[in-house]
Amino acid sequence: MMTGKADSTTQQAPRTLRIATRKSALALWQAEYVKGKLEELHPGLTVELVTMVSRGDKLLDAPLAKIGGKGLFVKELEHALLEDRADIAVHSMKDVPMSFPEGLGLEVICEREDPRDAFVSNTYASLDELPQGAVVGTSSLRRQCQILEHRPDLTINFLRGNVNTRLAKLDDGQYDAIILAAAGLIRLEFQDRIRQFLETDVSLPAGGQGAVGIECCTGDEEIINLIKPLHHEQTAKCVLAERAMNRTLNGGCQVPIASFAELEGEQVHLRGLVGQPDASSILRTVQTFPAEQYEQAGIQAAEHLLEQGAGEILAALPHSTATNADTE
Ligand SMILES: NCc1[nH]cc(CCC(=O)O)c1CC(=O)O
Repeated sequence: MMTGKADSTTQQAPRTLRIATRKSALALWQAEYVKGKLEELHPGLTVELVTMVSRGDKLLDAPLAKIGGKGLFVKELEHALLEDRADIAVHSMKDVPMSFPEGLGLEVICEREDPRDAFVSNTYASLDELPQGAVVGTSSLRRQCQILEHRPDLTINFLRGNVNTRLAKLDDGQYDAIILAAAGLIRLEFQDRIRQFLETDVSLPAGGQGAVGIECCTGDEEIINLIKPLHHEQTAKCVLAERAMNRTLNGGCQVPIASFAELEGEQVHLRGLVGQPDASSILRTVQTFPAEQYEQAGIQAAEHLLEQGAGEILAALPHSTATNADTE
């Protein structure tokens, strides 16, 4: 199998490309999606999945405080790249930490699926139809804060696990409704479980939500050339603006931060939010920049939030280094 450095004596593309992926249904779907696209683009190329159980997966039911460590879901895949057990790693962009180990980078961001949050319930058709005091499941402080702003009477209960587990807990009768990313539900063909798409002015999505990214060795041009056609420039500009905001806020952590960018003609339009988990205070920003200045839009959004006191809100939260992957 030829991977890593190109063999200078031949000009042939590698015949096998290995994708590192977690074993959750959503991770496998995303890896299969990339595999399918690559095989379609490069006839003769064989793509293999290298599956691994991350420490985050093993600890899915443990309280967050006990988990610690940044990007548990991503780390195991990065080890596989660094140890040449895989050529690329496929991630949900929402779960990708802000920095990469030396020698690795995010080379491709694929076209985004529906970025919105989804309301899922076996009884109620929408957030507004929930009765007083109903119980909503989510462990995302971002979702909690926005839901409580809209409906202060609701009770938010802890809900973790992968998409299938969360749906099973809903079906168990533990919640009146749960909130999940529409993208994951659509990909796993649970679209018919979505009772309501929460518009972005009700629930602003997390940075990167709905987009898949590909990480690999930054010097591996052979692999980069193979995967580059999957890059979607419009999605990338938006997701990189969102990530620039989060990075400037130092908010890859378990914090109520939302960031969502859209392209409008030649401009990037970025909305950001930082809130108290109980919705007692919610800060917002809207930035419009020329599309090429997506990074600047993100930095400016963060600075505007910091001017309004975002730093104090974030500093007051219980310290945790968990990323979105653990809680969203
Ligand atoms: N951390 C879990 C996670 N990571 C990405 C998605 C959804 C798919 C996506 O945003 O691409 C989910 C589940 C969810 O939020 O419901």
